[in-house]
Amino acid sequence: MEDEKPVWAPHPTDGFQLGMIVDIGADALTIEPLNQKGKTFLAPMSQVFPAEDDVNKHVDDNCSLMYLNEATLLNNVRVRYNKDHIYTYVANILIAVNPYYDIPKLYGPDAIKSYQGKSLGTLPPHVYAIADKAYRDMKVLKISQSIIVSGESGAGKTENTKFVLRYLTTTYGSGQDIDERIVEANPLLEAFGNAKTVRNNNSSRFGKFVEIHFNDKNAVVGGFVSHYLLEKSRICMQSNDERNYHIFYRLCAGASEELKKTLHLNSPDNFRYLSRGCTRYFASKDSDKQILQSRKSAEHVKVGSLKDPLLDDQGDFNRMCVAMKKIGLNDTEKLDLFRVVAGVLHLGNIDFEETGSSSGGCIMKNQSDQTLKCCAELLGLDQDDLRVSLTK
Ligand SMILES: Nc1ncnc2c1ncn2[C@@H]1O[C@H](COP(=O)(O)OP(=O)(O)OP(=O)(O)O)[C@@H](O)[C@H]1O
Repeated sequence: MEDEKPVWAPHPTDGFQLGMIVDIGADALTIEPLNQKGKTFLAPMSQVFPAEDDVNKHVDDNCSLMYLNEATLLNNVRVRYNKDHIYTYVANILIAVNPYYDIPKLYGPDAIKSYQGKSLGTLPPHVYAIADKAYRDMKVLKISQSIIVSGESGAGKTENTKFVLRYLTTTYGSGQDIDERIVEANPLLEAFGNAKTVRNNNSSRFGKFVEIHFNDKNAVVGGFVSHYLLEKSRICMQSNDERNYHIFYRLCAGASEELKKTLHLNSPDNFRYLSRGCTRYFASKDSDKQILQSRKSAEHVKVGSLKDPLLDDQGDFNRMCVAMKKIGLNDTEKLDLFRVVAGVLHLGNIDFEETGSSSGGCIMKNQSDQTLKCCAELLGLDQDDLRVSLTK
């Protein structure tokens, strides 16, 4: 660190703050913050870092900073974020900061076109540039490439993964319906594997490994999604502010009257697997009006819908049905899928009681007979077999 030059010193809430070194001790430095002249504090030597000459200047790649350390990296990312430059490189690693709003034109068709075939660093940092580099490396080296997306909940992993898929299928697709099927698999996966948590309205509760397959002409010809570690406990129990998987609410809000009757559906209040968490639907002002009162929970009626520009339970149900068709599910398969989902909801309403025998075990309460019958019918099982398997 040079004399008379500002440094980054630890700050309890901001991470780092700019200050001047006024004294050097054996293992600590006395720092005077630039914005609090006359006030000093001690900071361990290992946590004080040299600052760039101009802290308001930003660079596309953190490696271009004069001093690369934790504080200058964070400051560079922050300055960029404040100007809507949410992407920054550290060499060929991309840092993405979630803007939580749509940045105009950032992902549009023109942006997709502009990144095609461009080396990393030629254009501003972007998730499209990473996708294109992976594609070019695959083509040149003839070796499979991986893009690892990591970060805490709500960081933007799911959204950025979708941008990569859209980029690859749009730019290097075969023009056949396979491109659309790869992209359309996402709404379906999200319906069954994503849920509202306190940190993210559309939190993926499973890990996924998405493969995109290319032919010898380097065009997209297929895809495969492996999934891991779905949070199964969420099916039975959610905390107060969280919800079960989107599919349950979408079915309750969006099913046609006929389907609702077939699946014996009702408002989320009527299902134990939903009623102990947040029972409100995601809906805009308009779509909320289209959902019948009888399908809404008391909580929803009282405080209104949950709001998120990307989520709308009723509309998403219809979009999901379209996606199912596009990925090749016929009407019977679609209905079978919904029967299983509804069957799970009804399973949660069955009541058990202990037998009282010394060998333990339980029996089903008499009043659950109707629910058991409904479950068996929906799941395509024999009623007595189901009773035995649930109680033995
Ligand atoms: N690039 C972006 N532009 C605009 N909004 C975004 C962007 N990335 C994420 N978001 C918003 O942030 C929300 C959370 O992002 P996302 O679901 O991708 O997080 P995640 O890292 O996958 O979280 P989890 O680990 O909980 O699944 C999205 O639903 C969306 O509203």
